[in-house]
Amino acid sequence: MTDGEPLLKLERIKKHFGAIEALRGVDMTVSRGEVVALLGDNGAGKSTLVKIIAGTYPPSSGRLMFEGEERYFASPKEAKAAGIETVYQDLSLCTNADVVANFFMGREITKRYLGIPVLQEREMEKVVAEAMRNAGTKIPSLRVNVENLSGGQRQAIELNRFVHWGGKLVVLDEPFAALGVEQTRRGLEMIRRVAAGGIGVIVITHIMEQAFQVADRLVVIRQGAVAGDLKREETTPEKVIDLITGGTLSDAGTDGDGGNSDPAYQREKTRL
Ligand SMILES: Nc1ncnc2c1ncn2[C@@H]1O[C@H](COP(=O)(O)OP(=O)(O)OP(=O)(O)O)[C@@H](O)[C@H]1O
Repeated sequence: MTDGEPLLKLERIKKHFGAIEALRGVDMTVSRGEVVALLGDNGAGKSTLVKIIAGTYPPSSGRLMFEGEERYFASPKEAKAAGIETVYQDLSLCTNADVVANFFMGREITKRYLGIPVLQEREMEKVVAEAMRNAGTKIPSLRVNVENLSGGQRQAIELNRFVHWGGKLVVLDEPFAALGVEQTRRGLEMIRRVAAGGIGVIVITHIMEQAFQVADRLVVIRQGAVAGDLKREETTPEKVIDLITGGTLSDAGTDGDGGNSDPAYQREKTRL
């Protein structure tokens, strides 16, 4: 990978589900250290796009370049091996295991005694404690089962685990849907910190305010195509809503919606 080359580059990605054309030729990039917010109305194609990036679905056509090379991920496992992972709150942690066990899941440190592998619990605990400390994450005990932790803490564990094991691009799907105000604030901070370490981040969110707080760039998907790809400092929530709803808000200024009654617009407006 050469300097200035995006970490991820999608070229003309299409996806059909039978007769449904979920993606109609998407071009998109994510650079190292960049946070890209992916926005769009329900059914626009956001989930389909990130599932292609993370190896859940193959694209029907188009190219996926990762670190300068054309790649094809046949499964999430293959994408993960390349350094791409989706963090779904709750879904990828084992709730009846403790923080240390979750952090090491499948990568445990063992030593052989009389030919039998024995878990090196203290050593593993030290590694996790250090990773949490470096990330500024406070968990009361690393030996508590994950089911007893808050949504924000679980998310922090997942992100720290991703960073620790050399992740390069992380996809966060509605990361704050179930979080309170304070946890969301910490989550947004954590995303910025993860990106500052050189990781590429894609955040799917319906909440415009969060997109503007955390993202360097906002990509709007509408009806399976990119309707806008905008630097945060060069756009406004009103313009982004306009793109989400298909330019039906051409009179949407900062001081009003011009009486727009489009349900999609009204829905987005209430999220601001
Ligand atoms: N497995 C599937 N089989 C058939 N159609 C699908 C499948 N997955 C998605 N679609 C269709 O593709 C289109 C895009 O859906 P997608 O879930 O990617 O949208 P989205 O932007 O993530 O929406 P939401 O915000 O509601 O999650 C929709 O028309 C959806 O019904």
